[in-house]
Amino acid sequence: MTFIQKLAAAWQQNDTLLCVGLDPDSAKLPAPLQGQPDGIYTFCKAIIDATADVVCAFKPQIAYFSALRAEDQLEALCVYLRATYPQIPIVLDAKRGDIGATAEQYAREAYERYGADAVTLSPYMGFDSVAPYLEWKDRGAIVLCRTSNAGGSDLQFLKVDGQPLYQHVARMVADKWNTNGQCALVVGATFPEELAQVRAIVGDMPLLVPGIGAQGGDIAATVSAGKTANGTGMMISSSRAILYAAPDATTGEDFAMAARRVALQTRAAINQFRR
Ligand SMILES: O=c1ccn([C@@H]2O[C@H](COP(=O)(O)O)[C@@H](O)[C@H]2O)c(=O)[nH]1
Repeated sequence: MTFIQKLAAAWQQNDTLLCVGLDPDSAKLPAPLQGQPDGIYTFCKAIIDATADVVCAFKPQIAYFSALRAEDQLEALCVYLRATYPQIPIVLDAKRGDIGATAEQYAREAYERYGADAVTLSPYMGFDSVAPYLEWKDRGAIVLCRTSNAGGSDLQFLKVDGQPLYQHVARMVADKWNTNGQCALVVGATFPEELAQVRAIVGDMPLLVPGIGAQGGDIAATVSAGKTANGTGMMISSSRAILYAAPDATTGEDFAMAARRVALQTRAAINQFRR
């Protein structure tokens, strides 16, 4: 099954567009897990088990693991995810971008080492920096288009031939790079107008949409702007608002159940505007 097929099946099976981001911050882990050699794994596994029936994807952000020298725990989590929830795609948020020879190694890291179904990529170095990922025909390549941060406008809004750069990226990925139907784009929930513009350009291409929750993106505006005709088409991602939903996560008080509660609420809020 390809990444896109797996994603489409997860949208249906769990009736959801919600993606839970796995961004384990050592300072915010429940007190009993802080300083434990496998604390990050234990925390993320509990979040995964509590939300797996509510999500269409899990999105580990690699920096939160590598900064803590915890790549081994990310590897173990990916093994656990593939064995226990093989129907849920793993989106490795790594935002890679480099020359082809190096990109080949990054692709192996994402798809072979971590067994990710898809990886996030920067388009800045052009097609030959993305091509090595596209060689992995059953995997996804999710290209940054209109990111959720305010500073994304510095470059993404620059006018090129009268159009903002992010629209050129959307058109280039849809028309030229997506020959095997394995591409997706990142568009922030913090910019619903641009989300609607991108949706108009790329048809039904899946969009990874971070920016709800801690970044304050509006769910109604996001879903209305980004949904496809059949009410799918997005992985709407939330990390901190779900991971640290417990009133005081450092107490260790039922953090996984709090995460489930907020994930269920977020799925319901999204689903209200899908149909
Ligand atoms: O444009 C982008 C691209 C990626 N991200 C990543 O998504 C999550 C957001 O976390 P929250 O806690 O839900 O704000 C994080 O891993 C970012 O690196 C993004 O925010 N915006």
